Amino acid sequence: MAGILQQSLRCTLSGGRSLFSTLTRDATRSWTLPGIAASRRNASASSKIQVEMDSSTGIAVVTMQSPPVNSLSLDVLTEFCISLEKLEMDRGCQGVILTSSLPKIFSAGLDITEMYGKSPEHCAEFWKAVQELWLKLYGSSMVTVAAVNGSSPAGGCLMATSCDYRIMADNPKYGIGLNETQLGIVAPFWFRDTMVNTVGNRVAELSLQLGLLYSAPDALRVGLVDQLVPEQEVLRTAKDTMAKWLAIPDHARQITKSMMRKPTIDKLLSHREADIANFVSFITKDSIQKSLKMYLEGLKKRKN
Ligand SMILES: CCCCCCC/C=C/C(=O)SCCNC(=O)CCNC(=O)[C@H](O)C(C)(C)COP(=O)(O)OP(=O)(O)OC[C@H]1O[C@@H](n2cnc3c(N)ncnc32)[C@H](O)[C@@H]1OP(=O)(O)O
Repeated sequence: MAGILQQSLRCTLSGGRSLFSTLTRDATRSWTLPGIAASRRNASASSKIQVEMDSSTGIAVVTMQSPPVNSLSLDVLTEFCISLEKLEMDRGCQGVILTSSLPKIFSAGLDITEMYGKSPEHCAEFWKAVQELWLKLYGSSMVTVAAVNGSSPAGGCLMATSCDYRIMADNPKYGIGLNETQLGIVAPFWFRDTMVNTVGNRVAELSLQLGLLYSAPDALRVGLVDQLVPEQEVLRTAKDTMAKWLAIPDHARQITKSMMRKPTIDKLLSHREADIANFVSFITKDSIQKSLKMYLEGLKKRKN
């Protein structure tokens, strides 16, 4: 424990605020990244992540705005990562609220089309970006609150559970959970660890084996979310909650967060390459590609 604390202190005191990053902060105050990821990758120039920084409160609202379902494509992941990195390095930003601009959907999770029919190289690049976002969000030294204003399966649930606190819209039609087994795929160890750290081992095992998507009331019951409020109050409640968290002495809170999360983060950091290789070999298997194809077709059929 003493070792963890010492490491946390060094991490916190070294200037870079992320619990895993060694980045140092600069004085930039630019909050929107219109098309940065997109222009890098020569794709559409519209921004999929909107960042609104209120310098009077130190709170940034990060809004996913990637219709139709906020699926986490390589572009979205890249832009999200850059935005978080900039906020992490801004001394004026103390807390991040993560939400969605889409009615009824927080995030549909990883973009399945990035994992279906793609080359091993593409799959490796995609998975690296998924790892990177989780490391940045789970390892953020800022206070992070998820304002879950719609359904949040799989990777969407991972994003929410990577935050410090979850407020969900009180609507039984919205589902949240790690439903990977329903797609015939397996959530990796760091998805599992994030779930275990949130709801405990027994609920996590049931959730993961059965690929359970919990309705909002059930998610509250098992501790997957911390609070339910009427939909129109989700963001305001997140801001009120953030203000309470920011009233805690920041240094003590950051060290405590690091103490709780660092072992989980370190596990992925020390197995990153193996995790990528494992993902690529798994996802490119014919049987898994077949499962993804059937799942995608099922999604499309549901509409008709
Ligand atoms: C070692 C190996 C490790 C492997 C680990 C892999 C870990 C994977 C994690 C993941 O996150 S996988 C993704 C899991 N996500 C889901 O299962 C959600 C699927 N989507 C839905 O349930 C619904 O779409 C929704 C989110 C509840 C929204 O429903 P709604 O009725 O509003 O919209 P739809 O008509 O269903 O969808 C619109 C449009 O979007 C496409 N789409 C939906 N989800 C995804 C997605 N995750 N990726 C890509 N595309 C998605 C859907 O097919 C529709 O497309 P079109 O028919 O309009 O072309």
